[in-house]
Amino acid sequence: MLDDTIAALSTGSLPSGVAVVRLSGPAVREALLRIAGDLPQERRASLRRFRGADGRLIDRGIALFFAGPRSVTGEDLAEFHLHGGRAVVAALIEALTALPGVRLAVAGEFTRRAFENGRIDLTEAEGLADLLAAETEGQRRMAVAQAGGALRAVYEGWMRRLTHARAMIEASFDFADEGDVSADVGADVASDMRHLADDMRAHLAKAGRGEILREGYKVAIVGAPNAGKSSLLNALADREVAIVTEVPGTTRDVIEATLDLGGIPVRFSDTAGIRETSDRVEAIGVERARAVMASADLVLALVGPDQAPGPLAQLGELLTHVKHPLMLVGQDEGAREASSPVHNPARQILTIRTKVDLPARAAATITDSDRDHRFDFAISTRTGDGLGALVERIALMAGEAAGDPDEAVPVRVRHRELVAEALHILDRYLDHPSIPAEVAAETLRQAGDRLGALTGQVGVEDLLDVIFSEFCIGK
Ligand SMILES: Nc1nc2c(c(=O)[nH]1)N(C=O)[C@@H](CNc1ccc(C(=O)N[C@@H](CCC(=O)O)C(=O)O)cc1)CN2
Ligand SMILES: Nc1nc2c(ncn2[C@@H]2O[C@H](COP(=O)(O)OP(=O)(O)OP(=O)(O)O)[C@@H](O)[C@H]2O)c(=O)[nH]1
Ligand SMILES: [Mg+2]
Repeated sequence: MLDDTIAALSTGSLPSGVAVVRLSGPAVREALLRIAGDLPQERRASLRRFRGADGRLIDRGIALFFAGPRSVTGEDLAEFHLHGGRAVVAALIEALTALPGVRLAVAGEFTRRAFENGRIDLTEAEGLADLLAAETEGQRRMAVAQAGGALRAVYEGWMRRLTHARAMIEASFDFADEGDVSADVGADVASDMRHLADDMRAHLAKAGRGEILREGYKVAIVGAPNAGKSSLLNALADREVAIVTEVPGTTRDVIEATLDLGGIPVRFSDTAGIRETSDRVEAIGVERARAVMASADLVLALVGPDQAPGPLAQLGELLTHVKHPLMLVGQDEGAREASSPVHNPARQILTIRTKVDLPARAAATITDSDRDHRFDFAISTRTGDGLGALVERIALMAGEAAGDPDEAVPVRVRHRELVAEALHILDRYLDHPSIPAEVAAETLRQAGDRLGALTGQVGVEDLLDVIFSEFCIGK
């Protein structure tokens, strides 16, 4: 596969001012000779006439030659910077792929070669994917640090400590008669491994932050029908994302809008008003509303002027104290267990009185405790009252949940799971101080393997296709 030379447009959609076509692999020098007329000086922008097989001019552009291994992919690499017209790019790609051994690249293939050639590890490749996908400043900062090796440094540091510990144990059992680790070595190693386990635990404790920054801070907008949920979403997004009518039960599907709040992507989900309903479609919407609520980082519980906050106060209680937070709308326990989505333990809730431009009208069901309910916010989407303060608070909460984007934390579920596995194995060693030296060394090797899977050194073949297919063609 690395024998092939791969070609692709590496810049965005055409037409564009300038387009960059990259070529990587063993046929690069030959291709430059044929198409640019000579082999340009390494790493110097050189103006050339690009010609097709028939000698006809394709375009005049800049050619760049990077001799392997000093290139992004680690192999010979050429760049053709040409005018960004569709036919111009098509003609060049046609001319390149007509050359022997040259074919179109698949998505992520340039980056995959950089990985296969040891230029980058798997966490750096993931960082690059995130850098290309970054839409907010926080996401960019986290991704550029990871692409530059911030996570790799952490995991390789841990691997070195494990390897060192193993070497100490193995050296001691090579020379000891009884095959036990000598007391001194055992104590030193165990103490360092205890520190390592603490470092891993501290790292894992920050896992949610990286995931929030990468995937967005999730805010569920919930409440009874007609509370003003869709109006709030539209006001936040500053466009008509969701349908708003005076008819209770208007929204059935989950409708999303993402806002960049202080560099953190905040994903708002408008949901169906929660009520008992015999309408099949609406019932599905209510079920989805519950699912969104259960996995949200923050729940905005909306109450209209003619609605009772009672059930929402109850909702707050349930969300903060009960393991299964979906008791609010009476439902069969077993059925709920089965369909219950992932419960987010860090979830927070804000209660919001809506439509404050209207006078409060006592609902029939209103009780004294309802009247005493203190809302976190009071808003009107009609006048804009309270919206600024609400957004400010949400931005603050999202910022706290996402943490410092420059800190190396687990960013993907994959990182969290593999670190947790490594830690679990390490704990097995720490919990059994008197295990035979061979077993101790083997246990530490297994922990190291989990970290090796993180950086891509160990058994991740099946994973590679998944990770590299995240990229676009040309990267
Ligand atoms: N035109 C262009 N711009 C680009 C890229 C590219 O491929 N082409 N990049 C694509 O991602 C990024 C830059 N990344 C790069 C990373 C390493 C090397 C490189 O030649 N590395 C060699 C030499 C290092 C040196 O001498 O300083 C090496 O690592 O050995 C080039 C680009 C962003 N801008
Ligand atoms: N006066 C006033 N009316 C509002 C305000 N917000 C929403 N409304 C009105 O209240 C009605 C219901 O608003 P929606 O945003 O559709 O309510 P919802 O909670 O999404 O309702 P469902 O989707 O049915 O659950 C509409 O007629 C809105 O125009 C407000 O701040 N002031
Ligand atoms: Mg609605």
